[in-house]
Amino acid sequence: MNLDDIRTHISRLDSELLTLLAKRKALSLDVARSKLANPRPIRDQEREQALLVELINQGRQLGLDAHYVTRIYHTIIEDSVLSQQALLQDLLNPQDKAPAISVAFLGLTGSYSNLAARKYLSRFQASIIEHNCETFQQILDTVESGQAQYGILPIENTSSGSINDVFDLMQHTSLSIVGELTQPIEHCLLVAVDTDVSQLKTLYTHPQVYQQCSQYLKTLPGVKVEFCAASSNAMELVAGLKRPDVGAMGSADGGELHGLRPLVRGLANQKQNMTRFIVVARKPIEVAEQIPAKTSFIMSTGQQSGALVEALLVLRGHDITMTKLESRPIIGNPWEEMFYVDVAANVNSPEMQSALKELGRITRFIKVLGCYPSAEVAPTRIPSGALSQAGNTPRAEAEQPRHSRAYKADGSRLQIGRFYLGAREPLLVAMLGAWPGRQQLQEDARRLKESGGQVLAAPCFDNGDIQQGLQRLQQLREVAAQFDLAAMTAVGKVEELNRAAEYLDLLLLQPDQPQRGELLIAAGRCTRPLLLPLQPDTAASLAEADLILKEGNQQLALLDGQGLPLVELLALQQQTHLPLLSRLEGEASLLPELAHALKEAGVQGFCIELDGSQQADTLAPLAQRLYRG
Ligand SMILES: O=C(O)C(=O)C[C@]1(C(=O)O)C=C[C@@H](O)C=C1
Repeated sequence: MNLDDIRTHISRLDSELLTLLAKRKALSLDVARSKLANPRPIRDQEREQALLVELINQGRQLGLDAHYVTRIYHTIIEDSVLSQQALLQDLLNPQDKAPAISVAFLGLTGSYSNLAARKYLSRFQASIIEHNCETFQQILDTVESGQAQYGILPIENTSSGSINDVFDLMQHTSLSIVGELTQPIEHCLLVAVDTDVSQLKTLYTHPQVYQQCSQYLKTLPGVKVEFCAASSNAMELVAGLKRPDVGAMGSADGGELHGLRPLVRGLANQKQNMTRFIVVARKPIEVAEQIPAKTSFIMSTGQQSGALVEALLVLRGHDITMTKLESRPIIGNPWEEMFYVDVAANVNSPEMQSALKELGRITRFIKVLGCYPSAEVAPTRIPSGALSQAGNTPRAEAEQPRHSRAYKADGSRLQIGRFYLGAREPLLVAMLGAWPGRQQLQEDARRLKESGGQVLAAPCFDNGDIQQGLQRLQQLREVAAQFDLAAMTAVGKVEELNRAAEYLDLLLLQPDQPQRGELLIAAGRCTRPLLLPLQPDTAASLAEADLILKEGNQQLALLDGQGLPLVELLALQQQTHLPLLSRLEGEASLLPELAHALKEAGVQGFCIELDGSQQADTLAPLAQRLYRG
């Protein structure tokens, strides 16, 4: 076959794949109708798990790797669940069906809000009438006056945080929240004509975007930044100017609508940048029982001590999970605050009704802002053994050392990315001895994932070059995310620690560094889990642990890198509630048995150093022994 023939073949297969996907989608809508007739929840994770296991096995026989199959399947399931939810909502709220739907949002064509509005309304299969607004207030006015059916408002961003103006406006509107959606944000430098970064003199952008890209902008000291009401205004301006010395910052998709092209991509400080939007309308909607729902409400409690805690205990008492809590000052009343709360519950459920009644009795003000289908479809995982649910019961005896069991009786459990340390299954960390190239890093990540390990560690700062370290952090984080792994690096200086804390899931504190005290204090103030290697003097290490815990960070684990004798390991575990990891070294063929014995002795995680060729033969049998007995 020549190239053209092969491509024809591929195109034919792709079109068959699409036909099959469309058929699958139609079937999943049939499932939704049947679940409406015989009420059952839309999501059935047991069914998903069974399907996934079957597909992974089938895929293996066809030469497809497990990770690839899982990723595709998650995308299909997410679409299936969201389509089923949309269908149920349509059936339950027939007034939403109309040939044309109008929506108000911030900015012009191409703004992130515009892209979010189009994405949200695409499910209605109606034509869209767009109302461009200049302020959030104008969006609310446009919906309140009936000119638009829906308004789209950004409420929080993963890198710049909550959008306070929107919270403040929600206190006073008569509108209801009827939906939410999360939009990935990728800021690019957009230009209208052929040019390069060195020619740029002025950049037009929105203040929020400016804040999210502050690190990149520091690399362009000679470039003047001008603020616009929205990124789409910046794009329109630059498209009109058609000059090589001006650029706009915004999304590539939005820029394309104005004829702009991206000169540099991925400008945001945090690479995983997402904005959550809420959708508001004049009337509240009803959310079908079978759909995971969220309810948003605002409340103000009195100033007496413990008033907020009392209110939150009401939620806990009804087994209602809170997904967001934000406090905002009450205008005109400087000493009181309004709390904005999101919970994972349907407002009509008996638990939520009863919680609201109880809250009504103990708060000064409470108003439900809306109940809407949750847009989060968390991927189903293949069970790797249920996680221990053992609760932690801190005892507030200040004189006890913080690391000790006298201070906290139960073993601590840390969350590392989406994995747990201190749960039933041990954590497996693969540490690369030297920084590999990107391709090798991906290869290592794939191997680790396929063997069942969870954390990929690589030295980002081994040559003292902080700029290069930053690039490595980004690369490590991207590769780890690609393979659904957590990422770790070793840090020896405060600056390294702060940088690594922005990107990675776990930080290893290097021993024997100058200015150790400063490093430990910074570690105690950061919010990432930490791994503290034990020194020959264990008591000195526990004193260091106490220093960290006292500063606030409770996510601390110890690493035995010197092969402590079993009795000492056991004694250590009686002494401290901090989880313990062991570094495995020595004859590769003995490591699985060694790890198994240590696991039996209560060690909760293992670090294994890999260099190139070694890993294929070490990782798989080790993981097999650890996870399959
Ligand atoms: O089988 C079902 O119950 C479905 O709703 C279909 C489906 C799927 O698309 O395969 C979707 C959602 C459920 O969580 C499980 C499976």
